[in-house]
Amino acid sequence: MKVLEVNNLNKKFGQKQALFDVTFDVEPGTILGLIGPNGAGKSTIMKSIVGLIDYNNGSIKINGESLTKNNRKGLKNVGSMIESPAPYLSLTGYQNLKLFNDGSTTEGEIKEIMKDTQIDSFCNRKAKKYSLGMKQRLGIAISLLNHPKLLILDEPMNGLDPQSTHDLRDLLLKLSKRGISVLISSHLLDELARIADYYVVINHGRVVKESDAKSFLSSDNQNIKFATNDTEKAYNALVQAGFEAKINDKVVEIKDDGDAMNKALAALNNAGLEIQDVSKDKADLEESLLNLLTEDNKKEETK
Ligand SMILES: Nc1ncnc2c1ncn2[C@@H]1O[C@H](COP(=O)(O)OP(=O)(O)OP(=O)(O)O)[C@@H](O)[C@H]1O
Repeated sequence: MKVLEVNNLNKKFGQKQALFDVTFDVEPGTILGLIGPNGAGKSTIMKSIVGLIDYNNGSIKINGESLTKNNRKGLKNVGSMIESPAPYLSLTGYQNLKLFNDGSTTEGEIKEIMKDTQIDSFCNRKAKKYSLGMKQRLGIAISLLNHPKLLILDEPMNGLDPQSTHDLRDLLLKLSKRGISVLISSHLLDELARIADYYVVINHGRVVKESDAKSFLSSDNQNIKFATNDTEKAYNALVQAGFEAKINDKVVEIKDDGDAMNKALAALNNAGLEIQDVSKDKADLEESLLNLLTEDNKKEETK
């Protein structure tokens, strides 16, 4: 059974429609990265799933259980940290954990959560003395209480130093191996790329792409790079051959559309250029996302 099913979700804030027929699902034990520019609708989706806001149309099912105004049962399977974590500041980290425990988490499990999120060294201090990163880690610890099947984390890496970011990444991978699913948004796309199994890309409140991580970064997003004895001439030859070329540090780059290599090599050879090096590099997540958003925004403009 899918742990989360979002179907044709629509949300309006007053006259403004923030979500249009958003549909996607999450399989058990997988990490789904929700990505898109500021204001795209990521937080609105997450808030709808955890019942923080009511949606207008569509449906949300958590572990097969419909989430409606009158039925919140599915939420017992969800741990979340949306926007900023909200621990009680006048309580210690440990007291917060005890408070948010619905009784199903044993003392031993709380200790394990504190260890996993590395809050044990400061969990007896009041949360008001915590840095943003410490609060963030406490927020994640709270989300792990009560045996969630699905974690919903909105920008959980905000405020974390590189070591804590690395540790959080390892923790999420460990949890997903244990069968826990994660729906995560982050502006740190490099970090996300290391853990996500799937991506859902949101732009202007719509899903513009849903893809497994491997094919999202697949060949049509790959760059081919040519180093030659005359960069300018190589650039002109490739542009004339119909490529959208760009010069990057004395190397000319084109996108691989499948048969670009042969066509480009022929163009460079015909121009009498000496090819010193050819390499293909995988576009990173950030570049793939930017390309996708540029295409989608162009489509919007021509509508
Ligand atoms: N409470 C609200 N009242 C009115 N409009 C809202 C409200 N919350 C969000 N919006 C609008 O809905 C749209 C989606 O916002 P949302 O916060 O979901 O985007 P986001 O993708 O999470 O962006 P960011 O990456 O900046 O957090 C935006 O246009 C935003 O201005």
